[in-house]
Amino acid sequence: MANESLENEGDAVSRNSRNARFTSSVDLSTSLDSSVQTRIFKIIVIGDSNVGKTCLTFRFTGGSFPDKTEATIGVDFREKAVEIEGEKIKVQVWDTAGQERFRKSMVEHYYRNVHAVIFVYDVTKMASFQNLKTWIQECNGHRVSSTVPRVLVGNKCDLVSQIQVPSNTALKFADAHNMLLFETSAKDPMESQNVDSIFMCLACRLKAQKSLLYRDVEREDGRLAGCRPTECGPTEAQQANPLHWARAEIPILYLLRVQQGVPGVLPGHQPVIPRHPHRRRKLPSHNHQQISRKFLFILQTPCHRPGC
Ligand SMILES: Nc1nc2c(ncn2[C@@H]2O[C@H](COP(=O)(O)OP(=O)(O)OP(=O)(O)O)[C@@H](O)[C@H]2O)c(=O)[nH]1
Repeated sequence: MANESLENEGDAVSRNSRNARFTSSVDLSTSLDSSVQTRIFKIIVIGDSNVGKTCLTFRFTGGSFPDKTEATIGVDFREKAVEIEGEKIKVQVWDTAGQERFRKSMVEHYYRNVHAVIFVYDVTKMASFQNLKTWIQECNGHRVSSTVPRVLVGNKCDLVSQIQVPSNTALKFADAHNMLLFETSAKDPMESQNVDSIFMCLACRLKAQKSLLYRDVEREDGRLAGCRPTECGPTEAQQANPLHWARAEIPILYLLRVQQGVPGVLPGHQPVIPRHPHRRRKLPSHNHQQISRKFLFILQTPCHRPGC
């Protein structure tokens, strides 16, 4: 059934000839069938035209900054396989058109069966930040469930002298909308790990969600299901406040705080990275690695959720 609906979507959206890399055989496998080899998560990237949605998705899936981009017409698909705790997951990124004339017939398709949403603004254009409200309204208007994770991305941080949207303003907005904030640059190669972490954060979150489903089904079956620590989903309290996502995302929050120069302290952990200069002064690469190692370490630590 899932395959069928995606094939229909594929027919509709492949009208965008430029860069369309969609294959109808792709399996949108959110099903619980254990025979399915690779699960695919659909992530849409939304925001004003010219904020850098294409470049961000290109950076994540292709590992580079495109020499030249044109306005997206309809949608472009890009895919990347990632491995999280031994499971291969395909992240299918829908790079949507920012210009109204290129998107109006497509909007329904963007939001159908979406697993996560990335809202992008340009840190050098206040208007693109102010327009986020409209994008969020559009998303809500398409009945995207509040459980679908959303993140906010401020792009073009390499243009330091032109920044119009202060980090604090963006952070307040993100908090008010229960979103994580990432400020980054698709252009700056030093920021590439940060771009990856946006998508990896969502992939971790989605993986955790699906694992929760497995566990619930087992419980309904009458079998008392133990769950591996890293498969735990959010507690009720965490669900009530998406900022306190499943534990897999705690490191990302930590990473973000560190990038923003706030001393990062995880519950139950000593701060390992000292207060850092403001993120716009580039993090030295060894710190990136240090953060990534911490990220992996936390993912592997035992779960303290009661009853787990
Ligand atoms: N300096 C800088 N320029 C960027 C960055 N990301 C994108 N750009 C430039 O911004 C322009 C628009 O980038 P796109 O990725 O095509 O923007 P988009 O949001 O996909 O635009 P639409 O397809 O019209 O919705 C291009 O000229 C890019 O080179 C960045 O991080 N830094």
